[in-house]
Amino acid sequence: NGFTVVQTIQAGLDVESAQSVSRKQLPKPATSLVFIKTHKTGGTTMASILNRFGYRNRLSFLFNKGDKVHGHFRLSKLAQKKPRSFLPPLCVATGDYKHYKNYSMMTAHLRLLPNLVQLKRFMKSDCKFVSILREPSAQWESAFSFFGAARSMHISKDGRGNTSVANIATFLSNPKFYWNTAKGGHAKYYSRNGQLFEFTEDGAIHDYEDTVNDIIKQLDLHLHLVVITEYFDESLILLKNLMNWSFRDIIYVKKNARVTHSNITEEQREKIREWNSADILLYNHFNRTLWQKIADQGASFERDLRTFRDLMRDYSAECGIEDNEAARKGQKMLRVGHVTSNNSVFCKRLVSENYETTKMIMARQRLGALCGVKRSKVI
Ligand SMILES: Nc1ncnc2c1ncn2[C@@H]1O[C@H](COP(=O)(O)OS(=O)(=O)O)[C@@H](OP(=O)(O)O)[C@H]1O
Repeated sequence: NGFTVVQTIQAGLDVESAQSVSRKQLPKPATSLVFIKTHKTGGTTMASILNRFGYRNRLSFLFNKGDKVHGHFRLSKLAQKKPRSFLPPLCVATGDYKHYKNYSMMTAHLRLLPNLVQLKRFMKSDCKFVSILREPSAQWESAFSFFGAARSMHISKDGRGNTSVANIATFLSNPKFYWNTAKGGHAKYYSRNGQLFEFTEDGAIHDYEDTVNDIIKQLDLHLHLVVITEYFDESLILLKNLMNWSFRDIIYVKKNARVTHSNITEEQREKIREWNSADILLYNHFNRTLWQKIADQGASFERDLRTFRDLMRDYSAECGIEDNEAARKGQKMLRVGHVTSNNSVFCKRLVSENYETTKMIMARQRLGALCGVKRSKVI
């Protein structure tokens, strides 16, 4: 349309600044959010958006101090953790446990229902609860490969990241049998209804329909937004509006995508869906509620989505983002990384891996009460 990249980004920013004029009457951007990160759903892409926002706005994160790279809590329960397992909020001295509260963000792996009470105790009171779900056959295939389920079920010696469709065919010939041979761990938890598992009170793998529907009802009460991976951009517009954030805040680069996937047939996909019937109920429910929320937005929604996608394209060009089939150190599976030809802080943060942002957030909170001291004196 004759616009240069800079002009279109400027146009996008104009939309934002037009918004910020009317924003004077709107509430300030919300800064308090719990993101229940689920596995193999696009959770890392979501966490990278939220962590970037939190880092830029100097927010305090509830992270598990014991996991120095990611801060995940995984299966542990907050009720069994003492505050000394967390990093202090910004500007609170390490060890001043009675002030380990009013955290703004939580973006790590943590199961929701067993931790609701404690989350409410440690997080700010106006905190929004968000999570993410992916079409179950796609999420299952990603998890089966990533966690090396074939090896743990003695199907083959193939380890983590293997995408052999023969392993999946063997598994699907008798799912219950193979699943029961796995002792435990992620390979087991995430190869049957692994998405529901992220939320349940007792950590059991449920598939009785009434029980699943009860759990869904509870989740519906507590979750303000469930992102649907297949409608990631649409979901982000809802997030932006829920939090009163800007378009720029939700710009993202897709993280953790594998270079190769198992080439499963439609018939196999159907079997995977049958095997993951609880996840299907969960996904269908929140896919429906996503579209209800979109309908509630009215005509502005489509306009917002177009603006956002234009901006995404423009930032990608402006940052000179390129795919880079990077084999990560110590990991056998090939995943797509990204590089930028532009040295701006924004572009660099956009392409950086989520754990790098997490590391910066954690390093800042480790300063404890030293937060008031000028950076140059501390570092
Ligand atoms: N925005 C967006 N849209 C669609 N799909 C996306 C997106 N972001 C990540 N992905 C896909 O999600 C898979 C990685 O999920 P996670 O980041 O949750 O994995 S992890 O649990 O943190 O290891 C991984 O799936 P597979 O490639 O099938 O393994 C990614 O490709």
